[in-house]
Amino acid sequence: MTLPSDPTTGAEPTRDLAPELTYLARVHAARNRALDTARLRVDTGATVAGDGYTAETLGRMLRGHARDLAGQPHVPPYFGRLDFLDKDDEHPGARYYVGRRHVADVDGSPLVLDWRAPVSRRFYQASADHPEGVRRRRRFGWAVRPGRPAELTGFEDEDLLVGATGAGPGRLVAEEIERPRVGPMRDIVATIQPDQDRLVRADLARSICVQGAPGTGKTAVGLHRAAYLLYTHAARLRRSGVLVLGPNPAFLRHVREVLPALGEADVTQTTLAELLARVPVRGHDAADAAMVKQNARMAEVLRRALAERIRLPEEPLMVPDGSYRWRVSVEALRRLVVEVRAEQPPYATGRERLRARVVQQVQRHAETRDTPGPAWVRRISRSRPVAALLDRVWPAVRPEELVAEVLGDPELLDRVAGDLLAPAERAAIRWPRPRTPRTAPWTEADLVLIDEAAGLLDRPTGYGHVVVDEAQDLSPMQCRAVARRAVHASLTILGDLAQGTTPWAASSWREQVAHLGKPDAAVLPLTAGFRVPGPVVTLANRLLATLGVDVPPTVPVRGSGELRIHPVVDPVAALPALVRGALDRPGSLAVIAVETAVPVLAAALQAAGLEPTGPEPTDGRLTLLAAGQVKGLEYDHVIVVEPAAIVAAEPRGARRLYVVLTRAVSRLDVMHAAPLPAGLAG
Ligand SMILES: Nc1ncnc2c1ncn2[C@@H]1O[C@H](COP(=O)(O)OP(=O)(O)OP(=O)(O)O)[C@@H](O)[C@H]1O
Repeated sequence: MTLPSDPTTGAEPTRDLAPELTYLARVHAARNRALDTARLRVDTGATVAGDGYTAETLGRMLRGHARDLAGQPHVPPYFGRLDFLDKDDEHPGARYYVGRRHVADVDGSPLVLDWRAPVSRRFYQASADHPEGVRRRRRFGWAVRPGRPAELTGFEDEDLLVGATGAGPGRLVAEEIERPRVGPMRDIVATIQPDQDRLVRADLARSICVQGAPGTGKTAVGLHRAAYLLYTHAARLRRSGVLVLGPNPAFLRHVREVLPALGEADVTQTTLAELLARVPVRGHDAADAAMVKQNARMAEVLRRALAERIRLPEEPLMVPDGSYRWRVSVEALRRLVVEVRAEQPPYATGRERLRARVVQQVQRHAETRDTPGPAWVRRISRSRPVAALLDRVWPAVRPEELVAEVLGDPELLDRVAGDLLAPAERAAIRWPRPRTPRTAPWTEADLVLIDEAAGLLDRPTGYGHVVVDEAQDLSPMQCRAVARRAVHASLTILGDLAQGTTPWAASSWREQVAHLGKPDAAVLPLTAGFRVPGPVVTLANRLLATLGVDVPPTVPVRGSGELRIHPVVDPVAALPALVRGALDRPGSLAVIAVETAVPVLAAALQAAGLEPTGPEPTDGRLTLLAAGQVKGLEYDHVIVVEPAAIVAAEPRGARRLYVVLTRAVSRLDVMHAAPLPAGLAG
């Protein structure tokens, strides 16, 4: 069996391999030495550390390092080599090996450079037109088998002085791209293409938005960018963290091994729903209610509802202090409230700021008698009259309380949303009766409202960088939730307007990047499709013309691939035979149909002795999925059952079908009894 890990599996041994095998032995020896040292450090680390906490932290770090070095022996230690010109200014005559991790020799000199190191950029960017000092680029081929060290089988050279060795990407890259898919997504470090590399290495200060046709490597680029940024800005980003947001748990399972394979296990990879889950979701919104809740006007509704809570004081403050009683006049208190409100701090900060200023006023009186110290300030701050004043004029509130109030109190809603939401919109989101936050039937959309409320109360902890995938599907309110976590950070925004299927899907990136808080983000296209083979791209591009979005079509990189259209009388009856034939060939196989047809198709397959699995990852090669479950995923062979039903099932059904058709890596079968949808027919 071959393992997904590097280009080529059984490349012919290349002449001149002997010196390369000698070098490989040196690299292995250095890796083993580093591993021995790391293990020794794990053993001694705990005893040299001063205290328990340091010992534990150190131990964890050292163990992580040792684990990382031990890594997976089947992963090739490098995939490329750069030979520089003798006359290059920076690296005259140098030769560098490029791999997933840095490997150093006994004297500390590098044997393998990390693919993220500055000089490694030329491995991806140097070309015959712009050699950048590189004389020759060598790509290595490896045979990869589980549990055994990767075996070097050959290499392929590009002499950049005389032009590439051949047309196109070269045999090893082509083989990697054409490889059948099994299992979860893997890294692409060995074959990142120049336009992808430019995105991966874009400056940390820049937010970028990648509009990429299906299979152009958006997700791959986003994950490699996260790894690149963590390496290049380690001090900053390891502290603040990097967040990767994906559309659903199946997608996260599909991509979750990429970053650890690149040595980056500490990235938070989650869905937005998961990130915002402060309360359990028990309810479900009707379509019209969800539409209102996901609209940006709700941000203003909540802001106003919160602002209403701040009241001007109506009586003076009397604070007993031993044998004294200090008084702050109502006018002075009002001035303080107005002053703090005008400063527009987050609500919870405002409450504390008001408390401090009120205490300052009291202190001014007290100073006529004595010089109050910090203990006095603490006592007065917590005194009952001061607390009561705050509760009256700037009451504490939890985010879910605020949202429950807005949805559960029709008068409040009319007051704060009267000019923002039409009567029908207000009616759509109003609860039939008031609820407490604990009993409320919270919905997914409510999580976004609660997060907005939380953002009004306090600034959420942000990340150092956020990668957000399938960003075309985010609502304005969801975008704001992402933006709040990247106020002082940049974003990598990935998506495809043509694959937007939510009711609030974006139709323009300009608007979407503004909702995401990065109005100046550059929108950059990726069009070279690495997943979908030529004949399937031609079909999908025909459908693209009917989707009502203005995006560049996919330009297929993969030539080979099969597309077959099967008009049948009864797809349910015809499916098992087609599946059985498909299973004779290698790679993963997915049957994709409209959700309502899934149970009957599952029964038909089972009756024929075929056991499809659902979206959960298993060892099984056959998966049966509803059209709504496949975004971001890919399968070697896809069988689409009754495309017209997929289109008819939802308002953006044609875009859903576009997503479905573009999941296929090698083969696509389209099975239909009903006429094919517009765009596919003809
Ligand atoms: N440079 C590359 N070399 C080899 N394979 C690549 C390269 N770029 C992308 N791929 C492969 O192409 C496939 C599609 O990549 P990816 O899922 O990142 O695309 P995407 O643009 O996010 O697709 P979608 O819009 O459908 O979600 C993956 O299998 C990925 O590994």
